[in-house]
Amino acid sequence: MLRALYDAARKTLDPVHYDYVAGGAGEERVVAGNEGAFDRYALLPRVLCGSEVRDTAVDLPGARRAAPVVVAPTAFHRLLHPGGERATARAAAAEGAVLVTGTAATTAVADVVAAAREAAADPAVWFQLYLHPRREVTEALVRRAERAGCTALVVTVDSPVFGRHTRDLRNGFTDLPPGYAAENMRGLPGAPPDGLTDIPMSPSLSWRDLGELLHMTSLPVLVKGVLHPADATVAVEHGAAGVIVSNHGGRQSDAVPAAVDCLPAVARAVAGRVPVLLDGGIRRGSDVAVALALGAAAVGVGRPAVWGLAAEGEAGVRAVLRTLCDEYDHTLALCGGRRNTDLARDMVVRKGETW
Ligand SMILES: Cc1cc2nc3c(=O)[nH]c(=O)nc-3n(C[C@H](O)[C@H](O)[C@H](O)COP(=O)(O)O)c2cc1C
Ligand SMILES: CC(C)CC(=O)C(=O)O
Repeated sequence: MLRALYDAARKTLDPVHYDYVAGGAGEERVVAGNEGAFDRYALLPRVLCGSEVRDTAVDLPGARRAAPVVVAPTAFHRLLHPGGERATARAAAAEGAVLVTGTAATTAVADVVAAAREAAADPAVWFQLYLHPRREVTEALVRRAERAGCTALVVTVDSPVFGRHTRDLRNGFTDLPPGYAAENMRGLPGAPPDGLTDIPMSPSLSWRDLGELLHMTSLPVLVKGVLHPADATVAVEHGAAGVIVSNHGGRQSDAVPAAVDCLPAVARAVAGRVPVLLDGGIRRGSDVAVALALGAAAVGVGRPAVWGLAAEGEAGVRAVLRTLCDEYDHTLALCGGRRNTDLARDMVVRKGETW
């Protein structure tokens, strides 16, 4: 069913915009590797221990949600569908999923939260942030997110420099077309007056900047883009409220492991102190189950939500979320589980290997 939505997105989108979403860095080995990694894992069910009633709820920073699927931050929704980030926000809220909006949204965060509130009484919108080398710019973004009513911040740390997206370079897609802007950057100190994509990235950022961010806000802060277990430990020691294992959907380095292959070591390092999330390559409910069994509390979906948006707007994003969550619940039942935590590490094996 989702295949049809993805095909519809491909048909609908301007090919340059399609390439922006589908593509990644370098030869796109990591884009392919993220999805391919799930094909190497298999689930080993337990039997005669299930339940008619399953509870897939999860406690995340600033939000208890009914299912462990989060909409990962992706840029430029208005470019991909006229409904833009408002449509995504309504869909996520209606399906009870966390939406991560962010610095590169083409709709201001206050409008995104307002749209979510139209669709549900208690939505959860998090704000993804690229730290700016100028502290006052970061602080201005944080205040915008706080004032809007976001319940957590997500700081992306895998982007010291822009990724080299091969297809975008080939297509000459290096900035938003006229009429679109990264609205959250509008009017910030140092931003150009038209507010165009002045997304901050700097290789001189350090853990010290994360420390400053944590002092700047009382919102929980999740650190996104961690692959090395030692970095997960440092993030938790600094006070991160969550760690997101992610390689940015293969859009930054094309030489990193598949995200899910990094998850077990990060989960071991974090040792339950804060929730660990995983994004990259989640395409079906059984992928969600594998990630949870390997130590994730929840997963993020980037491209699947965007394909849903491009194909059918709000209804398309809802269909993607509903399908993934329904497939996940069905997989949980097939594994003999009653709740997410029943998916234990010993229930995942590498295909073709004995244990
Ligand atoms: C079109 C697109 C735009 C993205 N924009 C951002 C962004 O602005 N900030 C960020 O932290 N991650 C961004 N990401 C990465 C996603 O948050 C997420 O890590 C990735 O998409 C997960 O992989 P998946 O697409 O296989 O689900 C983007 C990904 C895509 C596909
Ligand atoms: C505007 C970009 C910084 C958004 C992004 O993170 C991406 O395209 O992967």
